[in-house]
Amino acid sequence: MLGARPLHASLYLTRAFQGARVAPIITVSGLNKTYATGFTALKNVDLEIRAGEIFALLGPNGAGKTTLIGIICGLVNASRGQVIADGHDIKKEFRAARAKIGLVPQELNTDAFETVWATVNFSRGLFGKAPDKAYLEQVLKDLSLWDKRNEKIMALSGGMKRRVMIAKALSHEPRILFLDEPTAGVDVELRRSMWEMVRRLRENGVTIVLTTHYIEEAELMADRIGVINKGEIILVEDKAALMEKLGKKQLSVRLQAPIDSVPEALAPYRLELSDDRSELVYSFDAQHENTGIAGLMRQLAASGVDFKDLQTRESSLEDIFVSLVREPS
Ligand SMILES: Nc1ncnc2c1ncn2[C@@H]1O[C@H](COP(=O)(O)OP(=O)(O)OP(=O)(O)O)[C@@H](O)[C@H]1O
Repeated sequence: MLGARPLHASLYLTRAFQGARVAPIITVSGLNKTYATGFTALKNVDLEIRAGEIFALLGPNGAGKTTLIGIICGLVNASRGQVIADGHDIKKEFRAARAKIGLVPQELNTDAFETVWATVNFSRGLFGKAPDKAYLEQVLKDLSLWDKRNEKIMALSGGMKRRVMIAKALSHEPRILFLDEPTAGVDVELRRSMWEMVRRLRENGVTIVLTTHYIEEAELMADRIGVINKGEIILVEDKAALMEKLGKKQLSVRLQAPIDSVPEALAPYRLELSDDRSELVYSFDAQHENTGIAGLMRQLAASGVDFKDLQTRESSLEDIFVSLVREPS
């Protein structure tokens, strides 16, 4: 677990800095990527990542998430456009820009025969950083890997290997950490501890960008959410605002006895009758002053429809996501 103690002065920003509305730490403008196959994976992507936030990039398979991260991290060349990371152009000032970024890729890419300590120490050296035993010790302690520092990577469990990948990505004190599907194929317990760890990193001033297929993960973790589909960013929004804006509520009315059809007088409410004919479902906009519920209740009584239970349900981020990326029929 990451402790409350800041890891390193130069890595972790002060809380005061975090709270302020600061300039974006990453600015992506007009990014296009056409692979050698002729396939266009990114189309005019503009995106700003704010310092100190957890940004979740959501999108279906093949949407372009990994391509986008690859370009921001300088691993993939853009066909057109620009990426500025903490003031540095990723193309023109690659080393300076890359030094600000830590990347935890989808696949484990460590040398199985190396020890944990050698792996993170070597990785720090690759970025031209002077050795700093105290810093790396703190990183390993925070990731509960200190006891394993002398173990070879191949002797570690899958979850520990993933944590080594994070330690490696943090070894050069980046200000921005990219996590590409951090919890794919990870069990529930480890997923929870990863979430906890990501939150602590953010508390300590690291900006986090994560891609995920688990919408629940974005719903729980993110400050802001970006949705990418077929190479285009179709939405970037504060999570709370997104759920408020696009979220609908549903009222389920459990009936005393099944009915054959929805009475004519209830037509304006566009109710759905369940397959077992014992439930009516009313969808409404919770933000609207007049939800129509009071009128519906009166009309149900007037139509002689008795009910025994009422239940409301808010749409989840998953409902919103599915509606955003659904193919128009
Ligand atoms: N090297 C490449 N050459 C040609 N096409 C590629 C290459 N890399 C990726 N693509 C294509 O670009 C598209 C975007 O791929 P990308 O890996 O960025 O998507 P993704 O959103 O990360 O998907 P996933 O969620 O499945 O990881 C896909 O259609 C993919 O087949």
